[in-house]
Amino acid sequence: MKTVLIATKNKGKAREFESLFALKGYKVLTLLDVPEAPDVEETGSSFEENAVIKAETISSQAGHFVIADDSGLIVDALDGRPGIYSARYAGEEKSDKANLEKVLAELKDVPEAKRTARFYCSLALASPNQETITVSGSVEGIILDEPRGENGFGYDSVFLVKDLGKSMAELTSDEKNQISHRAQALKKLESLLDTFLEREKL
Ligand SMILES: O=c1nc[nH]c2c1ncn2[C@H]1C[C@H](O)[C@@H](COP(=O)(O)OP(=O)(O)OP(=O)(O)O)O1
Ligand SMILES: [Mg+2]
Repeated sequence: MKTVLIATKNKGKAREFESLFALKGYKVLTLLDVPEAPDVEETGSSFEENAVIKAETISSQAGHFVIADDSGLIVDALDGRPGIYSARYAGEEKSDKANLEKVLAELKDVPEAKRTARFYCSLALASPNQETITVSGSVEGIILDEPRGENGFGYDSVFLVKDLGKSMAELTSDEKNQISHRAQALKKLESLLDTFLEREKL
């Protein structure tokens, strides 16, 4: 079976990539399967830069093509925060619960009409042999005033998907994988991936 290595240590992302790639007949490996993999420092100033840093660092170590995902929540009333700092918004220990509580506290007095937000995902595809490719996807929503739903990860329970009237955590994984920022970015990567993998053989 064809295998793809995703440079992530996030369990929620890993699960989603497993389902998304299963449809295309790929087995997914992540850095959770490589316990000795070092943390890559996200020193970039955009999602794209951080996705490229993660993908290029791990692909040069692995000697193999790699996909990395840098993603997060952009809240308009917070001037775009937490943005690229989404994972470490409430501190370096990276707690999903502390992060979403911090966002809710900051939006405490903000009315619904001004609670617009989006999830954004940048994917980078890198290999020691080729130029890195990036694609992105996003999904629009509104930040709820309290969590709703049990599925998903990260900020899903406080993100009301604009077109569905449900929080991202109220969607099944299949439903989320049809509309999410990650799914949309991956759709754009799909056709490029085939060409990229053909070139890897040259
Ligand atoms: O679909 C999503 N549903 C809810 N929350 C999400 C989603 N997608 C990203 N997020 C949040 C989680 C984390 O707070 C941050 C990603 O940060 P990001 O650096 O890309 O990932 P990470 O550090 O957790 O793992 P890694 O860098 O190893 O891929 O945005
Ligand atoms: Mg990270």
